[in-house]
Amino acid sequence: MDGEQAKQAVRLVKRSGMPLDPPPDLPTDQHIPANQQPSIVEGAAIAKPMGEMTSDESTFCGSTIKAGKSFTPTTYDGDNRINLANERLEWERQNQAKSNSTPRSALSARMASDDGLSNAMLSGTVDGKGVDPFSFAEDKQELQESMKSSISAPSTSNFQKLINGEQPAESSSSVPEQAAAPVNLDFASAKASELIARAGSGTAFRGSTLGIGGLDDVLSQIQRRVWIPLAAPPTLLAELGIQPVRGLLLYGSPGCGKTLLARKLGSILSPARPITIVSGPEIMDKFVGSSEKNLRDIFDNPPELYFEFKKNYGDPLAKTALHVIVLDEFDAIARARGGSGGKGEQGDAGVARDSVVNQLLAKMDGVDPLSVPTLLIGLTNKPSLIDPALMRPGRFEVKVEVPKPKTVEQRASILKVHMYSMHKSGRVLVRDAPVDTAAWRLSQVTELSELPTYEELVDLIAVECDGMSGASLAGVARAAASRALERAVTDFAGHISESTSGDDVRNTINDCLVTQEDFEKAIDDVFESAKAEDYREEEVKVSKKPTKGKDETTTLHSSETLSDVTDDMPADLSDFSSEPTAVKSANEGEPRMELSGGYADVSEHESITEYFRAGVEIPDWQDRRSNGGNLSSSGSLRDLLPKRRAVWLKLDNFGRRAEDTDATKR
Ligand SMILES: Nc1ncnc2c1ncn2[C@@H]1O[C@H](COP(=O)(O)OP(=O)(O)OP(=O)(O)O)[C@@H](O)[C@H]1O
Repeated sequence: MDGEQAKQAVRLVKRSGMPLDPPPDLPTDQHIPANQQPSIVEGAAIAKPMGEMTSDESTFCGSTIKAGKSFTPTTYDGDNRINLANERLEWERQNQAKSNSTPRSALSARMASDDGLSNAMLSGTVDGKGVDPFSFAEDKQELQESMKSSISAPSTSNFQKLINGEQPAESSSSVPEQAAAPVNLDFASAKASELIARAGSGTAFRGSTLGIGGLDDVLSQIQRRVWIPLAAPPTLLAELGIQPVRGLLLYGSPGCGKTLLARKLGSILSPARPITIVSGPEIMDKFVGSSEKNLRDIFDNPPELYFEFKKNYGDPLAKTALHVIVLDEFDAIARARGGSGGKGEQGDAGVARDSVVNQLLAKMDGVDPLSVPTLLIGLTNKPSLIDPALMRPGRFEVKVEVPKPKTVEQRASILKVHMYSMHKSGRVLVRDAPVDTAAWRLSQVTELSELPTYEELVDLIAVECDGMSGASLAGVARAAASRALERAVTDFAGHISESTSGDDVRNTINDCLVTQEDFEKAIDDVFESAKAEDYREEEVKVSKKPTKGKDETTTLHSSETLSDVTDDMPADLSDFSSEPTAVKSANEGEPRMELSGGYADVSEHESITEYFRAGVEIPDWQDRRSNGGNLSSSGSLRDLLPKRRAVWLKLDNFGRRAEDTDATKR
């Protein structure tokens, strides 16, 4: 057989599929005269297993042939060659028929089918290259054993390491990950949780890693209650008899980072497939039954796995990898059902909404089985409006408040997220700017010892921004940068129009540095815009003004301490539907009090946020207090205030900033 024929025979073997038993040895001594036996043909009849072959070897008919050495039995008998070829073809046919009728291994079964999925799995397994037939001559059990070890669930000790933030030990299997094709859903779900465990291990849940400031407590709650069960090996969960949570509700006032947090969580909890983010109103449709259908579609059509996971693990992982659905403005679809007359307060619209809630309940309960494991993350400013049935354990079991930053430290960490880039590139004028940046170069030619360091500057801004949400703090960083940019661009345009030298133009760009003054002005801008927003709200409110009471806001001034006021207030505030909140200022421990609450008779459609923003005038407040009276003795607060209005009380004993804060609150 010459070289070409040998290659052809190899091709034939390949094309025929996977022989499951080692082929019969070539009767070399029968077919090839002894004096023509090639010396390099080694007698080993058993092919080397896949992976052991070196690049300069190839196998044919059970013998190893070394590259570079001649294999040219030019003179042996032609009849024998034909017999040999026929014998070989017959053997292959038999094996092919056998393997097609009773697949003896998962891989052989896959080879027989021609669907895209099998090909994807196969290409993931063998990298789309030719298949060496003899490498499959292992029986099913052997093959499964090797797969099992390569995609084994994280061991309990590895899992513990992941929780402790340590790097887990790599799988001990010598089979590379790419060579592992999960054939069994149990293995695939172990793989899915292993991927989640890896994605959330180490520092993944730190705010500094995620680019989220001031929410470390929130993150560690979520890590403990949501991530740990999802990352745990399924067998361990089964032994403990628990299931991962199906729903997480993030609630809190606007702009505090709920959406940001949900997106970042999605990347940890769903490393293998993209998350679905949908806003509540997008689901609602005017046609009967359409909203429910929209909701079902979201559950039933999870996005495909990312390419590399699809390629490597295919369908089994697609069935077991978590699908994370983020429902923004969740209250739009999950409002409490029922109400007066069975139609709620919104007539037919209320009935339609009820039906969406029912659909959601059905999906979460598994009445309507889900195609893949699903985690819902609901985001809302108004948790009180959500149907209680959705909130019970087993549905939105984990509820976490995403609060406004309360301390200077929390605000500083949010500011650092938004100032990171400008500081790193040396665009913030501070004493300790990174070397070789615009700010650093300026420091080489000018005395900058008066300037704060970066940390000092961030702290200064954080103190000044008392009361701001994360979104407002991001706004401060943006507004400061645009002030610096405005200066630079105006200069730049001036130089261009005067057609001065290139150096001048370059300098104006270099001069684009954000200063402490820019930040201070930016803080004022943000407070101002909050006032403007409030003004618009006031205008709107005038049109739906209630029948009695004035629609004004009074900031109450007092030198009382926190406890002086709280002693007076509970009697009145107990009438309120929402919990009064008291926030002590972090500003050098100065006492400051904010109390807020709402009347119980506020309609469910009025948002609590709007409600709190409404202001009232409390007549003769100072007089009442200085005359020794307090609110409870001088009449109920409820009697004093216009009906269905909120109260916003503030003790102002730390000057300008408190007034500004007040403006943003309203
Ligand atoms: N804790 C935070 N850390 C860093 N940035 C934040 C934080 N909170 C808010 N931001 C900034 O504010 C922007 C708006 O926040 P986000 O949309 O997440 O708020 P939200 O709570 O979802 O608001 P809403 O309830 O109005 O939808 C974010 O894109 C981010 O730039």
